Amino acid sequence: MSSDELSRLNDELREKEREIKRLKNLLEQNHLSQNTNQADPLNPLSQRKRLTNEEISRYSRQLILPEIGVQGKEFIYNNHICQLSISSKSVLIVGAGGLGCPSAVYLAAAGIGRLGIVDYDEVELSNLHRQVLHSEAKVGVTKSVSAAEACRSLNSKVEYVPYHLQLDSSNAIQIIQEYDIVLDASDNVATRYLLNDACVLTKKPLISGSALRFEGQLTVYNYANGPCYRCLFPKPPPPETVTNCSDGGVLGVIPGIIGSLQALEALKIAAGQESSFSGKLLMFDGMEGTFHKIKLRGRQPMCVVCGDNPSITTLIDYQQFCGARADDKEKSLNVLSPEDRISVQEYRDILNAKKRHLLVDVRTSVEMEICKLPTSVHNLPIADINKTDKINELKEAIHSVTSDSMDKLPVFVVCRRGNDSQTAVKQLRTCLDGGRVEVKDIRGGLHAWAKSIDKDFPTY
Ligand SMILES: Nc1ncnc2c1ncn2[C@@H]1O[C@H](COP(=O)(O)OP(=O)(O)OP(=O)(O)O)[C@@H](O)[C@H]1O
Ligand SMILES: [Zn+2]
Repeated sequence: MSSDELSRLNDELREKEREIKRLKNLLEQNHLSQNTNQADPLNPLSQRKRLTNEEISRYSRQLILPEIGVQGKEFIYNNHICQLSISSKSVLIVGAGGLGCPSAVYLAAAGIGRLGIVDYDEVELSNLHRQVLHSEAKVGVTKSVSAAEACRSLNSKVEYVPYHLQLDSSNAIQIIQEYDIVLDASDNVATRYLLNDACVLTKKPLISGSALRFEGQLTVYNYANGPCYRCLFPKPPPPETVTNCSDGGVLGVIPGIIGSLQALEALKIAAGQESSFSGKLLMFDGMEGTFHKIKLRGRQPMCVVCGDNPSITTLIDYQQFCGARADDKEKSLNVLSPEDRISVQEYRDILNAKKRHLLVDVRTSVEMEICKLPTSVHNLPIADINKTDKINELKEAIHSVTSDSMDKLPVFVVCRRGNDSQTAVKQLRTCLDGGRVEVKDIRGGLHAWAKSIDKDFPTY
């Protein structure tokens, strides 16, 4: 067989594999959504009086725990109080990502009655290092379905309700009111406020987790007369001060630990026990190997949502309130005029024609190690853009390229996605000599380069 024929067959195979994945996805979604039309109310969970022999065997190692047996408050049936209360409770997990995967798997394994899993996104390869319920075969599959399916293969006795949607003001109350406990495993501030207000309005405990880099945090809001998120943070942080995993990075095991702790709190609450984190914040530093638990201020009578005279009695527009989107999809900044930017195709042509220029990469040095364009790259991280010594280094680099030439030196600025590079162009124009250099942004950055010019160029 000729190499052309082989490559044609390989292409065909890949195309068929994609189609199979798409069909599987559709089938799974259909299968898991049976009787769970998102608009229809869910059937109440049955209040079980005893466990089957199979359940006694499956849950035996947690059934024999005397602490839970003695202190369980709600159900007192033989010595199975904990398990029966757990299996009669429902938990809604918002986000099937780094926190949602470990929490879902432990809640499913422990035999929670019903597990709702909300996520609008699909599985990506870059999720797999921490979103451990998903697998290579699930790349491209909706996360809520993938997570529910993985949990189902672990414990088919649990009822799973995947919601492939973005939780927002139009649907949050309707969905949340069907559950006993809510877990915030999302990754953005707008969703945090939405969940907080919806949980206060529907009187549900909210187990909130977060993880970034080597650190994680955990607390429980709106439970046992403790504070809500707004009691502590009445105002959202300025959007530019918020970093997510996609920009800041995270070691997978950190959300693994925090997500597991969220599941533990959910099980304690489901079993009618107290939570260890109402009005308390757990701070975990994975690098130092330390856990600190600090006391938070209590519920605020003046709180606008859980206070004595609340002004928020229905959900609001949280994206507007936070000045930030409720997802972490690539945001495209557009602060330069078209003539101040060039496309990746234009830059490729400049390279091919070997035109004199300087390429400035404004990513961090760690990112530079992952990948970079090989052409005369000068590294000036965006965080250093105002530092005099760094600007002087750039001026020297410009000088070494311009030498005696009278023409203006084209300086092109690149970053990962084409946002920081625009900010950098604006800044550099204020401190470089406009008579000697012409600074422009490469539109869409290295992502655009990988997409349109070099399919072998890595993206991260
Ligand atoms: N309002 C929302 N409704 C539904 N799902 C949400 C909402 N907000 C966030 N999520 C989901 O929460 C999950 C959070 O997961 P995680 O923090 O691990 O980030 P990610 O978006 O998957 O990864 P990365 O930032 O690396 O691309 C994501 O899967 C995201 O789609
Ligand atoms: Zn409050």
